[in-house]
Amino acid sequence: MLARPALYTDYYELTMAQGYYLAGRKDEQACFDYFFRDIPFEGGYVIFAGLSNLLNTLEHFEYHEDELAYLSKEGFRDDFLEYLRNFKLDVDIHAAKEGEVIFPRTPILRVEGSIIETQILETLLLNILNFESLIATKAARMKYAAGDHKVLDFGLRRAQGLGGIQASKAAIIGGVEATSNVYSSFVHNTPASGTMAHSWIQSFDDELTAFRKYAEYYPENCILLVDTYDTLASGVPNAITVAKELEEQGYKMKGIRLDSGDLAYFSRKARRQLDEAGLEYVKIAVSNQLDERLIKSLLSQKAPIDLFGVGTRLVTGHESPALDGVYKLSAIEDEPKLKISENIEKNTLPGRKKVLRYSSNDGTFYGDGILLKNEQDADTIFHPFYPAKHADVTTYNAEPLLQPVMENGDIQIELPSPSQSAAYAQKRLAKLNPEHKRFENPHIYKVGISQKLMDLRDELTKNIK
Ligand SMILES: Nc1ncnc2c1ncn2[C@@H]1O[C@H](COP(=O)(O)OP(=O)(O)OP(=O)(O)O)[C@@H](O)[C@H]1O
Ligand SMILES: O=P(O)(O)OC[C@H]1O[C@H](OP(=O)(O)OP(=O)(O)O)[C@H](O)[C@@H]1O
Ligand SMILES: O=C(O)c1cccnc1
Repeated sequence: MLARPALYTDYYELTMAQGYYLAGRKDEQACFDYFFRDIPFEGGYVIFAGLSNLLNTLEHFEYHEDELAYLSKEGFRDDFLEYLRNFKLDVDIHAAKEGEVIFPRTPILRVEGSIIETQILETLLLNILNFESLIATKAARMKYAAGDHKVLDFGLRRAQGLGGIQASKAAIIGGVEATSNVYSSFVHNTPASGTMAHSWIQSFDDELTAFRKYAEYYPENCILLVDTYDTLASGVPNAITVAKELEEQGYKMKGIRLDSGDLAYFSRKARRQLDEAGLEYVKIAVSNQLDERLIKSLLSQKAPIDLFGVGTRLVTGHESPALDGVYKLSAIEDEPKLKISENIEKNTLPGRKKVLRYSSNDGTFYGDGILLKNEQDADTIFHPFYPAKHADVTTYNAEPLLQPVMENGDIQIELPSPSQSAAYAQKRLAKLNPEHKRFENPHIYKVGISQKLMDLRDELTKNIK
């Protein structure tokens, strides 16, 4: 969590905030929605992450004297700065649970409060939710490809600066079992894990001595990196020697790691050598620029791999560097607000809204409905832009997706730990049909709007035009 988040924002949030103040509008009530439009990685879903971080950060949101002095230097007015000096966020937030499986256009978080406070937290909110959700989604894809095999995060060294701290936590929410990132493990209380680097082996005169020393200090947690010199002629045979020595001392070596070459070929050969030595229990870990597609490919090649270490492509959200989540004004006081775009798909949905998730009796997700907040339920949901496409939802069970998480600036829920959010994400993903989870051309999940919301939007659009 950022200790002093108030200036972690874009300049225009502050100029607008001062503008509302000067216009005498500071107590006007506003409502903003958070949602995204495009699913990253050409995927079929996103995992919602960052909520705990956001709520914690907002609860400690205040302006310090040195920050006010900086704003004064930047030309902000004394009366506005005096207002900020006593500023405390007093907002109400409704949101989906951290770990929820979410889809484009669904407003999965709603902020209500004064126009100044709802505006001023835009950038901070987007920064946290967009990044953590992106990485949680990437991790979920990797875990989906790996199935029952474990995935470890090795990404910190190639992460985008300090973003690595959040990335490793979000990766846990998405389904990665542990991280090599000690700082993230410390601050987020997530499992830490790891093997050894080539430098350990290079630093000794020979590989066997390097393995023996490591095993001596870490007999219960020994994964030996076998590809420094010659994987099959030296690395694996030396690892077998050390595993046998550990057996004599009553220990079971955990595994070996392969970090180069054809990982299917080497894992098969290594497995055979280990098995022939009676070391069926020794696991095989692999790493080297892996992602969900390579994990899937290796498993479909029947590579006998137990554990995947993934770094760069996980923590950088490889191939989709950002989630395009946005924060859009939907009401001022009781007046619904709309934004019209040249691109019809960018028109926003007006008014205070709620989200219902429709599921079959067996629990499988069918689609999401976006309704006006005061509507009870809807019989039909309409495609937001092509209303000829609609679906009858009367036979499905409707579950409200948003819950109150902050009231008058105070957190209303017990914040889930990353592992609790991870368990929730897996539970929810299990209810999502496989066709939405496949990597190639995933089936598009239904997200529709109610008749009343559509009428309101169309009416407002007509009036504006
Ligand atoms: N059987 C396989 N099927 C598909 N991809 C694989 C397979 N084995 C390895 N890969 C992937 O192919 C890439 C290998 O790249 P490259 O040949 O440059 O690495 P390398 O053999 O490890 O070389 P270096 O010694 O420079 O690390 C990695 O991303 C690796 O994960
Ligand atoms: O490939 P990634 O998915 O990013 O996974 C992390 C990589 O980082 C390490 O290599 P590095 O060369 O930094 O250090 P090493 O000497 O320990 O191999 C490790 O061996 C992996 O190959
Ligand atoms: O523990 C490991 O094996 C590890 C950690 C960071 C990067 N690569 C590998």
